[in-house]
Amino acid sequence: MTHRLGLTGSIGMGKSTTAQMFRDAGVPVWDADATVHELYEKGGAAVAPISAVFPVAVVDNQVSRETLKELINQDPKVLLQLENIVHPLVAASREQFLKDHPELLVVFDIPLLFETGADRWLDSVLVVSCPAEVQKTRVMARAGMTETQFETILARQMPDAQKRARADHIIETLTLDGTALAVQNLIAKLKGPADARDRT
Ligand SMILES: CC(C)(COP(=O)(O)OP(=O)(O)OC[C@H]1O[C@@H](n2cnc3c(N)ncnc32)[C@H](O)[C@@H]1O)[C@@H](O)C(=O)NCCC(=O)NCCS
Ligand SMILES: Nc1ncnc2c1ncn2[C@@H]1O[C@H](COP(=O)(O)OP(=O)(O)OP(=O)(O)O)[C@@H](O)[C@H]1O
Repeated sequence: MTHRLGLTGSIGMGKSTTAQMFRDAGVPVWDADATVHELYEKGGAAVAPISAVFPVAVVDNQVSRETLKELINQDPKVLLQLENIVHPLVAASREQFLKDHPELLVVFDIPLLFETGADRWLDSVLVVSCPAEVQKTRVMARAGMTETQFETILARQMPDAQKRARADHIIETLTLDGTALAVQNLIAKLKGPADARDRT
């Protein structure tokens, strides 16, 4: 039976880095943000439905995130309309991933895991976390990031403390070595001793 492990955490807390450590250990990882990027690209499944509602946001047959952000800034309801289009398409991609990966353990990297209720269909949830000042330093180091944009994104996401309270597993992402060890230990815990489980 496949263990469906959710991976989430607020912006800049180490989801992508930790997800890569699972991939490096041979664990299949499904990435929600990457899926949305595919859905928005030329020929992506979200292009037509978004074009039908927000024609200005589709240029050269692909979705413009910048235009979407402008529309959202003008009217916050736009984000809900966008999510109602995108989330079912994201769910379809996730179901296909599960069919394609009958392994003992698979990881679902979902920034909005709790916000979208994904914990209902997951077996357990890993939250990556770090102190707020470390998070801010990391995010503000990104090209083009502004304090306002950082605060806006944070305001849209469930607070870190609430995510930690709902977590089955927590990994502090303060050092790469420490996180890598914690990932290895969690894989062993969820898959069981390699010799016992790999025989199935
Ligand atoms: C709002 C959009 C256009 C902003 O795009 P942009 O490239 O500037 O930001 P990006 O997608 O990288 O998101 C930046 C940060 O905000 C988070 N975030 C993304 N969507 C949302 C959302 N709907 N609510 C709260 N946080 C979000 C991301 O996880 C990330 O931490 C884009 O995030 C989007 O299309 N969101 C709607 C689809 C969605 O809900 N995606 C998440 C699926 S789990
Ligand atoms: N375990 C760790 N130890 C030290 N630095 C880390 C660790 N994990 C992540 N970082 C650093 O923190 C920054 C953000 O990491 P990452 O992109 O993985 O976060 P994220 O949660 O995926 O961010 P976003 O929500 O924006 O996608 C990167 O610069 C990365 O190098």
